[in-house]
Amino acid sequence: MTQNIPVITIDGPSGAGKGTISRILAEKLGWHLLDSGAIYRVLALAALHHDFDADDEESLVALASNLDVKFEVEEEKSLTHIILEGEDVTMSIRAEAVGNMASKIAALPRVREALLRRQRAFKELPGLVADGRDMGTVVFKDAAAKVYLTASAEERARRRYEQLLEKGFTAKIDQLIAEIQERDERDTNRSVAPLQAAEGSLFVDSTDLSINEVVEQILEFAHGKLSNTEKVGS
Ligand SMILES: Nc1ncnc2c1ncn2[C@@H]1O[C@H](COP(=O)(O)OP(=O)(O)O)[C@@H](O)[C@H]1O
Ligand SMILES: Nc1ccn([C@@H]2O[C@H](COP(=O)(O)OP(=O)(O)O)[C@@H](O)[C@H]2O)c(=O)n1
Repeated sequence: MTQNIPVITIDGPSGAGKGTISRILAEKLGWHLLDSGAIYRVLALAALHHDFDADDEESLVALASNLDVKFEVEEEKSLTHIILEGEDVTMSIRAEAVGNMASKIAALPRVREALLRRQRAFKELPGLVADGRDMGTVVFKDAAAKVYLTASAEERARRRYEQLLEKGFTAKIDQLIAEIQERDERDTNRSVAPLQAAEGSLFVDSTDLSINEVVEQILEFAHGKLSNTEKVGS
């Protein structure tokens, strides 16, 4: 008999706070964390290194199937190092150019297919918090608790702006708003695994909420969903 491994999925658009909230939830619960966007970003960075075009599906599928990427968790600092072909790319994959390339190649059905198994391998005991665009709709369809996290485009651009400056990148707010809207459009309208709220998901608009308020709402929801089978940490 396969053991029931609980999964909480957090899907939503860029800058909604998925990564931040998922990390806090995983820490509080002592569960594993899947940052699926990081996998698309690593693939995008590798594609940029190889000079592949964003529509060269053949080459990108081959690259995705053989992607040499490792996630190394630094326990004490609760930081995950992302290693691509032996090189630490934790910071460089966060550049907006890499995010934009990721969004383009993520629209290719066979690229998504090639990354499915790699993502599902993160589902391990005692549980998984999975952050992305299609975690609740495609990758972990049977997840016990599904969340759709969003915020206004302006607020998401503002958050991204501050985050980029903090990481030492330069950014322009107007350009970020335009890029976020373009990325929303592409992620929402692609033919395969478009960004949408999974059936039965908790809808959270974090525009006027603090990080703590978002975490509390989701924990309460997850607790209700999982209480019959699992004890969710407090
Ligand atoms: N209420 C909030 N919920 C989540 N993140 C927030 C909130 N307010 C501000 N932030 C900040 O927004 C930034 C973007 O969050 P991030 O987790 O990278 O988003 P995503 O993974 O959805 O792109 C982070 O620096 C985070 O600290
Ligand atoms: N599960 C996922 C995760 C990311 N992606 C794509 O990868 C891009 C980068 O993902 P990300 O989560 O790192 O992006 P941000 O929300 O941090 O900007 C997104 O714009 C999506 O197009 C996806 O298609 N499916």
